[in-house]
Amino acid sequence: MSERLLVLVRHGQSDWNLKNLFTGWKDPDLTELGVSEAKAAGQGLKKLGLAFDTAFTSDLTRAQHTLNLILGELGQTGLHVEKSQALNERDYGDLSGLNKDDARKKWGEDQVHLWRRSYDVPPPGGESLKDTVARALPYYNQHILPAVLRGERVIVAAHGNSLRALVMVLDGLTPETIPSMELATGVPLVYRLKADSTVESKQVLEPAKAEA
Ligand SMILES: O=C(O)[C@@H](CO)OP(=O)(O)O
Repeated sequence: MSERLLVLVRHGQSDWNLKNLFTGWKDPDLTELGVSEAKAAGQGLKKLGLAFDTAFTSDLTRAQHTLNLILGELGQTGLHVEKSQALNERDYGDLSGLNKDDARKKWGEDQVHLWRRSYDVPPPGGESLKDTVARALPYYNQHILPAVLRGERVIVAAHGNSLRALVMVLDGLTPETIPSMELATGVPLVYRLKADSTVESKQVLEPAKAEA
């Protein structure tokens, strides 16, 4: 029987996460901490005895770098990787590059929280989570899910909000419950799916210290 393995992992800490800047489609790389988070994720997956047949990531450096580091830990650097803009972070529009605390001072906590975590309130000039679902979910349904259902062991390295879009569907969250769902950097979510594409099991892989 196929194990129908799907691992979702948010990139490790980026330079702009560290600087507390809205990032969206901007393209900073990982910090040193982000690199060690990604390596620790790979080591955690290896400890579980997992390996992959297919990998997906976004068009952005921080997710691709995270995936490469994970595959390096698994000894799978030659794995074919599908990159798509559909898995990019939500576009933060005019907020991109602004400091999140400065934005709270300017527009207020509540407004900034709505932009960051509500389902359908887009930041000015950018995408809401609903908009992100509208481009990430079709990609999932057309490319990622068929691979999982064919029996390929799949890893997806992407972003806080593009993965929240997928987790919303997998976990059956609603516009009311999604705002409190946060994804930590570099923490793999290990799903096993049923043949009907619903979730059989989900394991959140606790962070382990990276070995040098
Ligand atoms: O800035 C971003 O692109 C994202 C992820 O880091 O931030 P937020 O937590 O506000 O969705």
